[in-house]
Amino acid sequence: MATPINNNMAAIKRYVVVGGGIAGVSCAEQLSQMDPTAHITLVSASKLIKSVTNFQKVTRTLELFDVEETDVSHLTRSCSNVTVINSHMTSVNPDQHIIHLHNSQALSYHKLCLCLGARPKLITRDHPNDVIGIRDTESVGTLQHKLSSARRVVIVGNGGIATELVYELSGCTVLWVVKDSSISSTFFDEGAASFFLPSLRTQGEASGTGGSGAAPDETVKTKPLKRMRYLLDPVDQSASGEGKDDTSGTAMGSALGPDWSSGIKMIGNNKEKGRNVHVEYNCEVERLLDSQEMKSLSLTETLLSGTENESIDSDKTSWPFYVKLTNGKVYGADFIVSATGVIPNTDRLLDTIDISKDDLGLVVDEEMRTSAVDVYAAGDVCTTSWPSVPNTWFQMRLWSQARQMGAYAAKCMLAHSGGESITLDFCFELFAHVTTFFGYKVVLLGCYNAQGLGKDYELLLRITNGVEYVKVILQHGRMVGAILIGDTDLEETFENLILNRMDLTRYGENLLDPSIDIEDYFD
Ligand SMILES: Cc1cc2nc3c(=O)[nH]c(=O)nc-3n(C[C@H](O)[C@H](O)[C@H](O)COP(=O)(O)OP(=O)(O)OC[C@H]3O[C@@H](n4cnc5c(N)ncnc54)[C@H](O)[C@@H]3O)c2cc1C
Ligand SMILES: NC(=O)C1=CN([C@@H]2O[C@H](COP(=O)(O)OP(=O)(O)OC[C@H]3O[C@@H](n4cnc5c(N)ncnc54)[C@H](O)[C@@H]3O)[C@@H](O)[C@H]2O)C=CC1
Repeated sequence: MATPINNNMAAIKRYVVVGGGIAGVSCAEQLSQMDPTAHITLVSASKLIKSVTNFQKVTRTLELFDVEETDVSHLTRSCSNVTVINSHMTSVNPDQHIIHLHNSQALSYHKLCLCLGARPKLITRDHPNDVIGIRDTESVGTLQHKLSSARRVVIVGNGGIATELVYELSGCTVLWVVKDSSISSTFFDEGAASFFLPSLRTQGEASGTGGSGAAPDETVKTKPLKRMRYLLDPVDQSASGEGKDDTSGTAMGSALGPDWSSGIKMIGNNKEKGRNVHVEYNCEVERLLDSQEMKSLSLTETLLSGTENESIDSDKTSWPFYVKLTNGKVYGADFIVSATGVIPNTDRLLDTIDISKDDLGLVVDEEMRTSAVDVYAAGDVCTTSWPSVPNTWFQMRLWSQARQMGAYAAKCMLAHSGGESITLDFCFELFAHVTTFFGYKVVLLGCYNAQGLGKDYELLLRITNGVEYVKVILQHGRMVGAILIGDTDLEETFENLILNRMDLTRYGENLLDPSIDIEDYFD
């Protein structure tokens, strides 16, 4: 029988936020700032929570900040009306306005915000020792431990985590398995991807088969960028294991974020070896084989020894297991990192709240409301359902969006408590992301890859190998998206041009002429 722990609070507005990641913490902080009299409870399955420090606006929509992983006292000191319960929510009863916690406690709410995050969507859960995902501090500890004795690591996936890992790993051979014909396809088309290929080879050899983007011959030394600081507490099994759901594995710690890999050693068993990446394009992992299965197959393994391919017959090395790719090749490996996207942590809510059929997130409207009355959601757990007009914002499961959604959900909860509605926050007008890939600053604005534009667009390009890559997407003479790689200093001007929807037809290619100071041009 559940024990309600706050029935005497009926008169006070009680806001409950579940999840100690950036969405949950931003939501609790915003509620506290806007209503210092409110009673706010943050339920966090992990003892460590995220906090944002040194926040700075780069432009109207681009944000830079440091992220720290701290204990809960950091939040309760700065927000005196926030109480933190270190527990695991087991279910929600929207009819009774109650959530149930681990060990049979129940907590009532007037308004609830679910910020449960997501977990890695692994290529298989059948081989937990061989196939790992990266999400939280604990999973990075596992990666480091496995790496220390690894000769060869397979990285599957072509998005953010894979792109960061292939650049950071050294001391072993990395086999990068991508579904596409170019690298980092979540963020870049083939042109932009080929700008990065020399960086992949900077510290060692990189080879590739099956891709369309041939690596340029020159090896360019990349200019290291001032990186954002990200502080990780030392891996604490007891902290990140708190509240772990053994049956579904849904409750990991909070997700890592900007610059998570900086300062973390990711070195394989050969400390002398630099970066050594081999890319297999246009394929996926078909199956994993153990050494017995391998022996019984008359397959050919491609060895990653320099640029030569040798047959398995001459390979006397034995591996813990082998991966068979859909292109027929088989490689031995020590372990696999499955960097293949995320699944929102909605398993326990399937019966009570509407879930997106596409990505299993909690569907939210433009005031962050789910289908259940007084239940809101923010961050990686949610799927936005509002139409984006003009069509230059879209959801991506990113730190910046989790922070913005958490804070905006708080504003919506307070407005609705007062019987008011609220207009969609400005930050959802333009997709804007700043990050670092291969040592370069990367700014993505609007429909940076011409998403949703069909064939009805034009591209302008400016490329200086090893220095910068600028791509602008124009539709009917108006800028609708841009990719800025390197220190281009164009982000503010381009953001304004996209937001203002100015007709740029008469400027033609001069828009990207490096001899023209574009900011003056539009003053
Ligand atoms: C390796 C890595 C690198 C990344 N790098 C970047 C980057 O450079 N830039 C960027 O913008 N984004 C990056 N991201 C994405 C970004 O970190 C996430 O989008 C963001 O952190 C999501 O925040 P969240 O609060 O929604 O979810 P989470 O951080 O996952 O937090 C969810 C919280 O809910 C808790 N929880 C879950 N279920 C329950 C329950 N039943 N009861 C109680 N608590 C529960 C969890 O323990 C966790 O504390 C990265 C992600 C990863 C994994
Ligand atoms: N710098 C940044 O902005 C970073 C952002 N992140 C975020 O963290 C989250 C997790 O990152 P990722 O796991 O990299 O997700 P992702 O969504 O960025 O990329 C997933 C990739 O895996 C591929 N994929 C999916 N299923 C596959 C399969 N079965 N076989 C082969 N490939 C498959 C997809 O095509 C896609 O390229 C994302 O939300 C991402 O945006 C992560 C790291 C860095």
